[in-house]
Amino acid sequence: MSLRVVVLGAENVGKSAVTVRFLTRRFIGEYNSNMDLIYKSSIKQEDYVTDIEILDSCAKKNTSIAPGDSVITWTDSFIVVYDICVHSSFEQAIKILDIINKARASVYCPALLLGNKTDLEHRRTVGVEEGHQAALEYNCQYYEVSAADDFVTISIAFQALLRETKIIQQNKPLLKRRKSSLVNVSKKLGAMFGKKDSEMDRKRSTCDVAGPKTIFEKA
Ligand SMILES: Nc1nc2c(ncn2[C@@H]2O[C@H](COP(=O)(O)OP(=O)(O)OP(=O)(O)O)[C@@H](O)[C@H]2O)c(=O)[nH]1
Repeated sequence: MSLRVVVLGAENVGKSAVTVRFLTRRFIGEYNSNMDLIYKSSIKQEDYVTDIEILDSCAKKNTSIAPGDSVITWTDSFIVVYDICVHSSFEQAIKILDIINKARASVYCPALLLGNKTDLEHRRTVGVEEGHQAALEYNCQYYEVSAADDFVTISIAFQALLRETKIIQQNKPLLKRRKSSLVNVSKKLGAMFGKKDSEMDRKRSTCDVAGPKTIFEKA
């Protein structure tokens, strides 16, 4: 059984950058991908090898940055990324955490709030205390990182989330894991983010054709 994580957040906050940094230790400046990608890998924790699947959602392609019902059903945990230089991306992160909190009222899922781009400190508009406050309010882990400059903190943050996810999974062995396709975005969540139903319907049909693609597999 692999642990599943979905990475969410506004456009250009660095979702792909932090994911690839964690998996490969490298920072790749530009990503051309216009689709959701699933990275499969395995990590060593406390002498055990754990398989992981990370869904890197693409904000440019998706009708809503909020997780759809099917993503919530698929994943075991959430990473919500914002850019410390763009306050609106923090506000969007809060909305996502709010949706996650409501969704996990019935089935608890660990979550991690990541403030990215700390190398651009001179352009910061989101205070560290704002991040801490949100983490307290939404009961999630919180780190500030720089995908560009720093592998270590990103690794610590991902590992902490994966450790918590594993403990949660081990403690609910009788709960059947729910699996489904990854493409549906609910009208309700779309409405919360200001999308009209008709627009959602049109875009959803596009999403249904092209589901997420697995691009990286490491045994
Ligand atoms: N300075 C700096 N730039 C970063 C950092 N992380 C990502 N970037 C840049 O931010 C831009 C967006 O990064 P992506 O990883 O593509 O962001 P994303 O959130 O996956 O983007 P979407 O495709 O919109 O979902 C790119 O130009 C990256 O080089 C960082 O830590 N510091």
